[in-house]
Amino acid sequence: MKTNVIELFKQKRPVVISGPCSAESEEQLLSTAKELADTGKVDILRAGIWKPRTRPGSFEGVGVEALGWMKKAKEETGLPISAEVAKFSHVFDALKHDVDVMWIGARTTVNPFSVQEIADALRGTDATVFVKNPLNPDIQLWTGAIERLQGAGITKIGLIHRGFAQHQKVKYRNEPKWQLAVEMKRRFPDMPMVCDPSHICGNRDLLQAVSQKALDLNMDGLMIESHINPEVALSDKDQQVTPSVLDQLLSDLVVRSTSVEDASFREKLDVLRSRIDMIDEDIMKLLGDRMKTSEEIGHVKNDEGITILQPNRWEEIIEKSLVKGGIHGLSEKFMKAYLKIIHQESIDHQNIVMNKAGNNVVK
Ligand SMILES: C=C(O[C@@H]1C=C(C(=O)O)C=C[C@H]1O)C(=O)O
Repeated sequence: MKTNVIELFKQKRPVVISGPCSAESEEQLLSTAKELADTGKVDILRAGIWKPRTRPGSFEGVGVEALGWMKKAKEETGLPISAEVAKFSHVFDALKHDVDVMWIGARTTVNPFSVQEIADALRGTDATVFVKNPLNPDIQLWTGAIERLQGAGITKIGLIHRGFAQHQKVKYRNEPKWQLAVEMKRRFPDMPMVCDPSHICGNRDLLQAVSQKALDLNMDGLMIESHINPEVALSDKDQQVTPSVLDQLLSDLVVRSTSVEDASFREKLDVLRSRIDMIDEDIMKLLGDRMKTSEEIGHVKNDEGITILQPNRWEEIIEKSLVKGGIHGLSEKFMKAYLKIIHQESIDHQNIVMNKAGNNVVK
């Protein structure tokens, strides 16, 4: 028997998916599953069956035998089960063991050949498949994976934001890109979006804050790794928590309503939103004026045979704008991104001026 997990997402927020990073033994999996079920807060059991590891030689999962343990855990706890699939034979085994949700991992989503192989293996089934973001922040690649599944007739599809690989670990193991996740949700509004704080954080201490942020950004579910004894876990031990720690984490989350229907709240919101609309108008007008002024500078430069790009002037603008932005409560990260895009637009406008005048242009 399979649970319609997509329906579950329509009834509850957040849907909680939890279980060990890897199924290591029958005893480890069943005891973790039972404690998770006893919390009454977990909806779906997860476990890694085949583990795609960065380097060979580390624990690569038990393989198909662990699917038998998962099936047993499902019978004993009543929890639907989920597992990662990365190739044709995984899909075949998962279907055979009544896995309720399969997910495609970040390392697989990056490879259209692998995704297509999985989609072909699923053709003609009513499987539920969640797709993790690819390792690199490429929304087209993530979208392409969804399209391949849809092309194979799969209709029960969900998304998982697990963060993005980076050259240097700063705070997170995998940098969250919330805007990208929000954009993906906009593209596929009917698909549940799950956040995977465990892979974003790589460290259990950050899980609470990231889970809360995910809920505040309207994510529909959380996938959090748990282990009966994380200290002896064979993979990713720093990011796993015991079922009782998970229970506490979930109790401490504030689940805010997404509804804006209450009349007095609606009124307050409308007033503030109309103020935002007016400010946006002003900003656009000012930006338009700025670009027109830049075009005038373009004409002057063209007449004098001067290059568009003026690094010294631009450095001066960055320096003073970062200070002024700070005074107005704007972060350095925002100011840098904003200035970069303004500069590019300004250069584009001057390029057009120079193009029309028939002189050299910069890209
Ligand atoms: C507008 C100019 O051209 C470029 C665009 C700038 C801007 O938009 O502020 C600044 C320096 C130049 O790279 C300029 O030279 O002042």
